[in-house]
Amino acid sequence: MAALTGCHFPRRQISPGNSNGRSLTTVVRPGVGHGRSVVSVRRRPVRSSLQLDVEKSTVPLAPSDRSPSEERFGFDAASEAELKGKGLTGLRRTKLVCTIGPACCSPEQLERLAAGGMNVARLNMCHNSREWHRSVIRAVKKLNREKRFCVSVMIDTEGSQVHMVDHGAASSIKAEEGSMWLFTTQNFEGTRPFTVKANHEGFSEGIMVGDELVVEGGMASFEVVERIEDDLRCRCTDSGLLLPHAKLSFWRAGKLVDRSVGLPTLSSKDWVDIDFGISEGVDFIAVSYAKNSEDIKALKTHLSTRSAESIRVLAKIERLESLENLEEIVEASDGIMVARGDLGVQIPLDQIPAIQKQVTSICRQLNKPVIIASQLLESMIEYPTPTRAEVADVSEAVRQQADALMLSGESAVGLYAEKALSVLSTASLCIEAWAREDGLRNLPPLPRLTSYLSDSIAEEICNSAVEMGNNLGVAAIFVFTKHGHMAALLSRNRPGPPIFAFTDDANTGMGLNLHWGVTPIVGNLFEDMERNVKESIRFMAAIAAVKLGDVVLVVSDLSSVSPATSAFTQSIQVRTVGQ
Ligand SMILES: Nc1ncnc2c1ncn2[C@@H]1O[C@H](COP(=O)(O)OP(=O)(O)OP(=O)(O)O)[C@@H](O)[C@H]1O
Ligand SMILES: CC(=O)C(=O)O
Repeated sequence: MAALTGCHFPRRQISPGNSNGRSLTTVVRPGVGHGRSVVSVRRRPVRSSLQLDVEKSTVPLAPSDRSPSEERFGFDAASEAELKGKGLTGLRRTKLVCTIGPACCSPEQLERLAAGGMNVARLNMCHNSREWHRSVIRAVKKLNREKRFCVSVMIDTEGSQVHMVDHGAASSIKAEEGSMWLFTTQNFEGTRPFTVKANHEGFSEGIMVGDELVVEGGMASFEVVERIEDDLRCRCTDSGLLLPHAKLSFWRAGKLVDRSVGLPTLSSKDWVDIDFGISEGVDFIAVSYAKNSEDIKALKTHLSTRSAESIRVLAKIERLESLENLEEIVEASDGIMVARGDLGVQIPLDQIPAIQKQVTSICRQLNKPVIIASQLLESMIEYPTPTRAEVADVSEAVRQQADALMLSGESAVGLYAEKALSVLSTASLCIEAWAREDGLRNLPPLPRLTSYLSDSIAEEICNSAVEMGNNLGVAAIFVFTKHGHMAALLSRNRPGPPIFAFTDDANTGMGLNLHWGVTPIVGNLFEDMERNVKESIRFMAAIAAVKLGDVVLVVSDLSSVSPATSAFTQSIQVRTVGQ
């Protein structure tokens, strides 16, 4: 095998074996072209082949004779600023999701969040009107179009939950210990003191005197002292704040009384919201209270008939049943949200860290992005700095290499939305740098994802590419991808170098926004792979993302159909940025 030239890193023998120690059958044949060694892998006469090119020659930086590369690709303005500020190693790998609410919904506030690194804007359909959601979605899309941001949009379904719709005040109100409150579904004009209106007619069904009513997983607690038809008179036993839309749960003898039995995961309102999301071109739909894979499959079937674009379905893990059916839910969905807020309503809080770790690990094994959500920086709703414990919690999620972190109330209603985002960003960068130094080689082995030959070739290429990239210390990994599959497979290996995913499909780019370490770059791609490689390197050099002498690993799953063989080639190449 030819040695690499012009590379300033320890030279190692490049082997097509993957990180799990499995290796493909290899045939080394004489180099083709100028100074290349090619390791090709052939199995049966299938239409796929793997090509490993280690190229001595450099990619010249002279401008191409066509239109400038810079105009060919759309690079996210926020990532570009990050790159300019800190270089490739300073590019954040952990993705950031912000819940949009009244505190951050103006075009100016959205722009500041986008500039601060928001990768995905989340809209919780529990709150506010569809008109309001529409205006936010359109404002985000306008920012993407006009200011070169690449912020995806997620809607989050309300789901069948019992929550307050009115609690006798405009915003929050404190329930004092010993005070008596009426929980009702009666319709009345305006608000009444010490009266909480619940959203669901049957909210008190089966509830008995002596049961405990818990608000928002423990913000405040009440004891049911009397039933008056369907209403409940309750005494506050644990004082606390009642917030708009706070969730209500009932407990008997230390066990949750499940109020969602018999209710569908997606309510009729959710289906209307979903169709609204389709018509507004959202990128992700998060399904609240997913019970099993059927919930996810039903929505995917609906989307496949209603939307030409691919809208990714995320399952929220926030109820006991979702934990019981965890693997099938992860398999069926395009990603997962560990919704620690509602999870904490149903299971003891001390179990949440272990569940977060388990869900994160399963998602990585099954190659699905995972978002860690709720209360990451809760105190920043009111204060300009987080608590030490909050920073430790964020750092632990980054150390677990979750794909994304999410702000909830901190951005939606908090006083310091942009600061909270900046805390997430800084903490992520800090732990990622530490993990690269310290923990990179201690990742647990990944199981094989598939037994289908064509898919396992892609998987083997990506596993090998990451191992090569790490060992060679390349500056970056470039992947050319149509549907994002190979970019996701590379990300699953959590490589040291950043991944730049070049695609000509804007929808693929938006979907990749949730994948750890992947920066999507949308633009025109050519039939000719060599031309794509050269143009991409020139483009990245033009924006100073790579510099002279940098070595990049190039991976492709584009179907470059050779007229002679009709072969479908997937490849890994090592290229040097040249004069
Ligand atoms: N669009 C909005 N309009 C008004 N308030 C909002 C909006 N989105 C969020 N909020 C406020 O921000 C808080 C946090 O929002 P978030 O959606 O993360 O929490 P949540 O309502 O508990 O979520 P979920 O219902 O999915 O568990 C909410 O309690 C609500 O007060
Ligand atoms: C985000 C969310 O829905 C939760 O944590 O419950």
